[in-house]
Amino acid sequence: MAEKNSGLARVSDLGTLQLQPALCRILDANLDRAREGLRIIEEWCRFGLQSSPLANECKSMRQELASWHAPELRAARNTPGDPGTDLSHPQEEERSGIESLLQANCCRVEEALRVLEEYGKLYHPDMGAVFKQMRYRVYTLESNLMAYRRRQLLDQSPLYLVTSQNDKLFAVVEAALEGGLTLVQYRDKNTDDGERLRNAEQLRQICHHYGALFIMNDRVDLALAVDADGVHLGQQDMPTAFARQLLGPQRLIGRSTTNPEEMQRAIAEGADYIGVGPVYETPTKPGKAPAGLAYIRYAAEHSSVPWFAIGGIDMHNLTDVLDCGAERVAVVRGIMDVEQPTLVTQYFLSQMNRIQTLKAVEQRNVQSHA
Ligand SMILES: Cc1ncc(COP(=O)(O)OP(=O)(O)O)c(N)n1
Ligand SMILES: Cc1nc(C(=O)O)sc1CCOP(=O)(O)O
Ligand SMILES: [Mg+2]
Repeated sequence: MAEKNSGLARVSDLGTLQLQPALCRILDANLDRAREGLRIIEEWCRFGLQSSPLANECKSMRQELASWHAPELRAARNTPGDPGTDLSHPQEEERSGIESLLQANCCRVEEALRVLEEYGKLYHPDMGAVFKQMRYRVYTLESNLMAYRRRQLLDQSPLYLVTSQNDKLFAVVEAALEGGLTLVQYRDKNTDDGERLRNAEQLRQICHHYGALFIMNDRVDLALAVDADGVHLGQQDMPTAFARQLLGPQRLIGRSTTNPEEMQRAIAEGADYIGVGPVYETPTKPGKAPAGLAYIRYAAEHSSVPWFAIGGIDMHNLTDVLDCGAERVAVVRGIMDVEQPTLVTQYFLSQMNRIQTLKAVEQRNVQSHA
């Protein structure tokens, strides 16, 4: 630490000795703030995402911060005399879910590192550059964290609700989320952009409050505007490469497919998931010829990304679709038009869990006899 502390002399050389205790307090407070924020993020990486690389990245930055936390910085601490300890912002008290908790803490760490970068230049010749570099590491961490979380949640979502115009849009979506739904797409073909933006913003907030993913149908611009988790694109919509350029690597892109060629192309172009359908003819998509159960069997054999069977699926034909190998389904009327969306969501999820458990047991039996 002696080497790092040598910069202290520079402060007095500049004739700013009276600043020194304040400078030490600023550095002390922000070294603490950055470490605390990283620790909060690290806990989620470790216990929530179970990602060793992300947890280790947090830990390595915490250790580097600790190496700068010299005794004279700690000694300058004056908590009872600090007017900032009573100050808090209402947003500090509010966390709408894990997403906002992680974002708030990344922001907190980035701010603290910016302070260390600027004030650190008065303390040690290397400190500015070190903390600038660390701030960029945190930006990358934040981006990887969001990408990881979104893909993991997508992977763990067996049921996808695609909305339709409905007087009780928010109430129905919330009821389904109450039933355990973790993936929602806002699909609205008739409303003007102003109302669509307001609806999307509110749905994103509701979904994130329940820890669910929120996807925007068709529109990359609106997805970005409301900070959606991703966008769903059809065959007539924007090419994946353009969407990826606009959305970045951390947001999800879904693509509808109706046949094996479309599936292979969507996967090759980098879709994070695909829609597979329509399984049955459906009034929600009038005039679109059903791809049928044969295409579901094909997807079960060939898709290397998560895929959702869609089109005319309800509680009565669900098991037929699952029997063909589907592990995920997407529905519109099956939840939007029912009397008890919470119960129906629970039914869908329990059926899908049941089939998954049976499949896992069967696979274990096959392996143990092999
Ligand atoms: C999960 C999912 N799969 C397919 C679609 C259909 O998308 P698209 O072909 O673009 O048709 P519209 O939904 O835009 O009418 C989807 N929305 N979601
Ligand atoms: C929006 C949509 N896309 C489809 C596709 O096959 O790409 S089928 C579909 C409508 C699904 O509605 P419901 O669950 O009410 O039948
Ligand atoms: Mg579309």
